[in-house]
Formats: sequence, structure tokens, C-alpha cells
Amino acid sequence: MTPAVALTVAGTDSGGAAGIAADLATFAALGVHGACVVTAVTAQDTTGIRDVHPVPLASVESQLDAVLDDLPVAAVKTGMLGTPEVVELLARHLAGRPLVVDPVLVATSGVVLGDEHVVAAYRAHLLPAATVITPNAHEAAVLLGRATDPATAAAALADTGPAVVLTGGGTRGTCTDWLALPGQRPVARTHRAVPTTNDHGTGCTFSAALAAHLARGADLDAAVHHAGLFTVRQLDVSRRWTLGRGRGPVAHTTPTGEPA
Ligand SMILES: Nc1ncnc2c1ncn2[C@@H]1O[C@H](COP(=O)(O)OP(=O)(O)O)[C@@H](O)[C@H]1O
Ligand SMILES: Cc1ncc(COP(=O)(O)O)c(N)n1
Repeated sequence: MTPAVALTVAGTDSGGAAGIAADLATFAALGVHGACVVTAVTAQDTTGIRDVHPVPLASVESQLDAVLDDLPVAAVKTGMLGTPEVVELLARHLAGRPLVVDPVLVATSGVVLGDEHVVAAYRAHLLPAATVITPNAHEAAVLLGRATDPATAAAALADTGPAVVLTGGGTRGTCTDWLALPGQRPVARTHRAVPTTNDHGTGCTFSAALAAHLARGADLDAAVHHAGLFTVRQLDVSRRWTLGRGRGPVAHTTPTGEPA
């Protein structure tokens, strides 16, 4: 048999919480073979990011060519891309495929992972090529160039072309994500909040789970639903962990190994 294949294009996190580590672990937990294209190497742990080393554009392109020439990639997710040239390259190579764009611009620790040139390249090239984008409220405000309420922001971003899941993580009471499809009223998806600080990599995990479910053939609505359930369940696991001196990793794998 041929397993479902998903590709992540993202940065590494040496602490194993976010980026490529989160994505490949999430793909594996959901029974999907994961391929990866590395865009940047970060020296990072649970307390923050010490250093970022971008991978040369030619190397990103040859990694991408190697994967796309050989494997039946059913869905792609992008995370930290780092430079406007990489953002443009991906828009050229990935348009027309099921494409989840997690516009990683600022780490939880506050370090900027995408400057204004990267933001401009997202707006001009990658957002119009995406199937669905998964910004948090801050990233949505940066992409739109203005701060507004989440439902309005989700609808405004959907008007630029892709479906939008504007994520609203939080540790008290409930969390609300807004799903907006182009030309339609945004819909609120509210679920319980897990009270934990072990949430480093949560946005990566959610968008990787979304790509994994699309790769397995789910439609967008079902993929968003299952990615949300998966993420909450993994936070339920990591809330019981003691790992690292800072914001611990979300648990990407399930104890049972069963797809969510
Ligand atoms: N503490 C939490 N409890 C439950 N769900 C959470 C929690 N934190 C984030 N989520 C969910 O995880 C997904 C990613 O959200 P978010 O944390 O906003 O991403 P990011 O890491 O990009 O800021 C969303 O579905 C959000 O609702
Ligand atoms: C390589 C890489 N990619 C993405 C993030 C964002 O993750 P978070 O918002 O949990 O810090 C990160 N910190 N590092």
C-alpha cells in the first residue's frame, strides 16, 4: 500500500517542540508519512530562541524538488519561512496543491521570525496560493496591517483568497477559533481551554494536524474539526509533563499511537 504523504516546509527547533519536530511527530501520530524541507535552523529551547540560521535559497529549492519529484505529496504545510525569497519560491512551486500556510511571524517567546519583507511576500504571493491559512490574532493583524476583532479579521483575510482558521489559544475557560471561507460569514469554533504552560509548538501542531487530515482525504471542515480535537488532546497530555525550564513542549504523539 501507499501511505498518505504530507510535506512540511519549516524551520527546526533544537528543543523538539515547534517547527519541523512538531510537524513530523504530528504527521506520524496521525498515520501520515512526513517529508520535510528545512528553511532555517534555530538554536531554541523551552526558554526561547538563541540563534536563527537561514538555509540558502538554492538548498531549499533542491530539497523541495527532491520531494516533489519522487513522492505523492497529498498536502503541504508551511511554517517558519524566514525570507521573502523562500515565501515566493513556495508560492511558485506549491500553487494548486492542498496547502496549509501557518504564517509564523513571531515565536511565543516574542522573537520575530518574519520581518516586514516576509509579511509583504506572504500578502503578494503565498496567501493567494494557499488552501487555508492558520494565523493567530497577532499574525492576522500583521498580515492585514490593522488590528480588529477576530471574526472581522478572519473574514477580511478570507477575502484575499484562502480559507482562514484564525486561532485563539488561551489557557482559561474556552478557546475560540474562527473559520472563514471566502465570501461567507465566519463561524466560531469554541472548545475548552487546557490550563497549561506546556504549549510551545501548539500552532505548529494544529496546522500539521490539519495538513495530515487533508492528506488523508478529509474535507476542510472535517480536517479543521479533527485538528482542533487532536491539539486539545495533546495539550491534555503535556499539561502533566515537567520538561525544560520554560514553556514546555506540547505533546505531539499520543500514548496509544492511534490516529485521533
Ligand atoms: N491552552 C489551550 N487549550 C486548548 N486549546 C488551545 C490552547 N492553546 C491553543 N489552543 C488551540 O490550539 C490551536 C493553535 O492555536 P494558537 O495557540 O492560537 O496558535 P499559535 O501557537 O500559532 O499562537 C487552536 O486550535 C487553539 O484553539
Ligand atoms: C522553528 C520554529 N517554528 C515555529 C515556531 C513558533 O512556535 P511557537 O509559537 O510555539 O513559539 C518556533 N518557535 N520555531
